[in-house]
This record gives sequence, C-alpha cells and structure tokens, in this order.
Amino acid sequence: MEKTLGIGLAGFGTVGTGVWETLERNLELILKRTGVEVEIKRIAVRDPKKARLKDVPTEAFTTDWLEVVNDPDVDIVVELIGGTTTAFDIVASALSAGKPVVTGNKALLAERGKELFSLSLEKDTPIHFEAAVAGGIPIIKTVQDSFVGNQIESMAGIINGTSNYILQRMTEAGLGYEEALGEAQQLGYAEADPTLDVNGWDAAHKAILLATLAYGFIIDPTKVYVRGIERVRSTDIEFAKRLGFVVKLLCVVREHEDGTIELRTQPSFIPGSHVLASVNGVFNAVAVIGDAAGESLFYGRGAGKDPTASSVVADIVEAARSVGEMKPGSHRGFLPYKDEGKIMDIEDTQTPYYVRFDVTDEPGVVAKIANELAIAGIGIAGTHSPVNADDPDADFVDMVFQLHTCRFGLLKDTLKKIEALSCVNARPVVFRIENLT
Ligand SMILES: NC(=O)C1=CN([C@@H]2O[C@H](COP(=O)(O)OP(=O)(O)OC[C@H]3O[C@@H](n4cnc5c(N)ncnc54)[C@H](OP(=O)(O)O)[C@@H]3O)[C@@H](O)[C@H]2O)C=CC1
Ligand SMILES: N[C@@H](CC=O)C(=O)O
Ligand code: NA
Repeated sequence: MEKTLGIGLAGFGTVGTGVWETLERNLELILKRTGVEVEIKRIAVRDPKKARLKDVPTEAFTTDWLEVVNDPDVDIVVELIGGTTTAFDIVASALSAGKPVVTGNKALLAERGKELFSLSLEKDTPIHFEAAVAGGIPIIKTVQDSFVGNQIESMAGIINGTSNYILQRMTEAGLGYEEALGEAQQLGYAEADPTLDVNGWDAAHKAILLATLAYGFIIDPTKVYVRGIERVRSTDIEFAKRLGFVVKLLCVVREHEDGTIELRTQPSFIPGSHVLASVNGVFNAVAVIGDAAGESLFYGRGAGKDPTASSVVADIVEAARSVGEMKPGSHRGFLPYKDEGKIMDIEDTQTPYYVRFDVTDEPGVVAKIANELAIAGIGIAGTHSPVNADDPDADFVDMVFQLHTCRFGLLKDTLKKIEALSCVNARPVVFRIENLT
C-alpha cells in the first residue's frame, strides 16, 4: 500500500472508542499482515464537551459530520452514530463522494438498505457491515463469501446480546427485568434506544440482513414478524426448564420448497440439548445450514466495545484494499442480486407452542379453554398450572398449555376467542417450541 489511508469516524461512543483503541494496539500487526496502513483523521461527535480518550488529539473532533465526509484526507467513512436519519445522510454523502463506507448500523441497512445499496451500485462504492450482525462474529463474511457455493436452507440465531444477557441474569441471578437491562446498558451492549433490544427489532434487523445476504433481495421490514422479550416472565423460564427447554429470543430464517422465506423473531423454547441452548449472556450464535456445507455454528460475542470494534476494523481493512483499485462493477461489498422475493405469511408458519393464560381461579377454566382448542382442531400436549396454584388466596393463576404443531394463523384466531372468555384476564402469551435439528 503506497499511502496511509485516512479514516473518518462518525461517532465515538462505545464502538467508535473501541475502534480507536484496537487500531492503536494492532496497527503494526495489520500492516505486516495486509500491507494496509490507516489513520483516523477526523471524528464527529454530538457533545464536544464530553471527556474522551486522552490520546486522541482534540483537533480531530468536530460536531459537523459533513466536515468528516468532505475532508480530503478522509478516504473511508465509518458510520457509528446509530439511527436511521443522520446516519443515512452520512452514508449517502460518503457513497456519493465515492468513499467506501463501514457501518455497524443494522437498523439503517434493514430499514433503508434499498436506497443505500442502490446508491452503492450507482457509485460503485461498497458498504461494509460486518459489525451490524452478531458483533464480533464474522457472520456477514461467512454468508456472503464463505457460503457463496451453498444454497442456504436455514439460519437460526440468537443475535441480540442485550436480551440474551437479560434472560440469563433473570434466570441465574434472579434479577428483575429493569435491573438486568441497566447492567446491559452499563456494559455497552444495549442500543442508545434499548427498546429495540427488548422488543425484538434489533435482532429482527439483523435477521433481515442475513436473509438479504442469503436470498439476494431487499426485505420490507413491515412483512416480518417480530416479538420481543418484554412479556417473558420467570414463570416461563422455570417452566421451560421443567420441560427440558430454555427460553431464548430466536431468529429463524428458512427457505421453503415453494421459494417463500420464513423470517421471524420471537421468544422461543429451544431444546436444552441443542447447542444454541448454552449460548448465554452477551454471546450470540448463528446455526447455518447450507446444501453443501451442512450445518455449521458460529459463536462469539454479539455486542460490546472490543468484539464490535474487531469487525469494524476488519471492514476498514477490506475497504482500504479496494480504495484506488476499483473498476466499475468490481467492488467487493454486498449488493442485492434479485429484484424481489416472497416472505412467508406468518399465519402459514407452523410449530408447536407453549401458551400461558392469566385466568380467574374458578372451576371449569381448563375445560373452557380446551373446548375452544378442540373446536379448532388444535391438539393439546399437556396442561399445567405452574405458579401460585398452591396459594389458596389467589384469585388469578397462570395456566399453561402445551400445544401440538398447527398453523400460527389458526392459533391466533383461536386465542382471540379464548381471550374473550370471561375467565381469561389478559392477552395470552405465546412461545414457539422450536424443533431445531
Ligand atoms: N454497542 C454495541 O455493542 C454495538 C453497537 N452497534 C452499532 O454501532 C453503532 C454505534 O453504537 P454505540 O457505539 O454503542 O453507540 P453510542 O451511543 O455509544 O455512541 C454513539 C456516538 O455517536 C455520536 N453521535 C450521535 N449522534 C450524532 C450526530 N448527529 N452527529 C455526530 N455524532 C453523533 C455520539 O456522540 P457523543 O459521544 O457526543 O454522545 C457518540 O459518540 C449503532 O449503530 C449500533 O447499533 C453494532 C454492534 C454492537
Ligand atoms: N444492542 C445490540 C448490540 C449489537 O448489535 C445487542 O445487544 O446485540
Ligand atoms: Na459480525
């Protein structure tokens, strides 16, 4: 590499700081391994008064991201501010200026990827986004490059570190939900808006990107089924354990024979014996089944400063390798290759289920619920009254039904009827029971 390439960072929070530190530590090693030499030239932040790393020269900072993108010394723009508005402008401006982009922003690419990938194609300038899915696990490179000779049959993943961390702390340390979330924020795992972590959307954004990589078309997020961990209670976690399962926020991506793609994110019961069951805390894992490779599992830290920086730095090196060498149509970033594809209607998906009902403690409740299920033709694998069943003073109890495989649409319609029963006090809580291979 003839010249040192200039890096412009937009964002110097958890991940941006990690990128600075990782480059400082390993720059020599990267140079020896790849011949690539980079230097961070400008950094955009929001609050100029915040205390920063001492060794970063103050003149590198600006509050105007345009100064970063337009700086003639900046060859590669790294977007690490998050969100889908200013981040969009930064990425679009960089691409328009012919500067390769590195980003960890899954929300941006899942929500506005159509515009950005089309600009990437038009400007023949790549967007690299390894950090956007599963933090430090090189899953983007795997699906995009290493599995290029495979038809991807399915991917099942635990890909939100924050919710996985919360579930574990609730299970093992008996922490309340808010306390566990506070810890995840403290550790730098959570999004600036942690709602996205707990309502399933952060994981869903990542699953959308994985599906786009695997099947080649841009996915409309409104077509994707997403549920988070907000309604998971320790009752469910304990109950899953009794039945030989663990509760995880699971993303499932699967191609069906008719070419439709099943794509969903929800809290699920997965068999305790499956390898994904032991993925705990901030760790993520993605099980990929390719027609040639068979099943492979990718495991590692899904969030946090250093693991995420690891992926950003790898992308910076990848981007640096292409600067100055690009010919039209030759960039090595991802581009969608199909105009359209079909996401399977969630109502047509089928699994067994665990459903928890909050019911009034009165005779005949089980029979009334069972009757509605029987009318719908939904088989019952078991019924249980897991908590406060022994409390003689309790007016309300949790009643759990394990159900055999049926269409989700049928279950939904039937649950609406059950919810209307006077003995049922709240919207039933549904977990998929995943038959993972
Ligand atoms: N944290 C993690 O584990 C992971 C995060 N990511 C993604 O990486 C991105 C960054 O996350 P993270 O580092 O945690 O976020 P932080 O909230 O820690 O940092 C955000 C940074 O962006 C700066 N910023 C925000 N808005 C602007 C603006 N309008 N102009 C200039 N600077 C701005 C902030 O400035 P200031 O410092 O002044 O507040 C801060 O430095 C997000 O897209 C996130 O989804 C991906 C994988 C893992
Ligand atoms: N908030 C995210 C960060 C990484 O993408 C998570 O918790 O997984
Ligand atoms: Na990754």
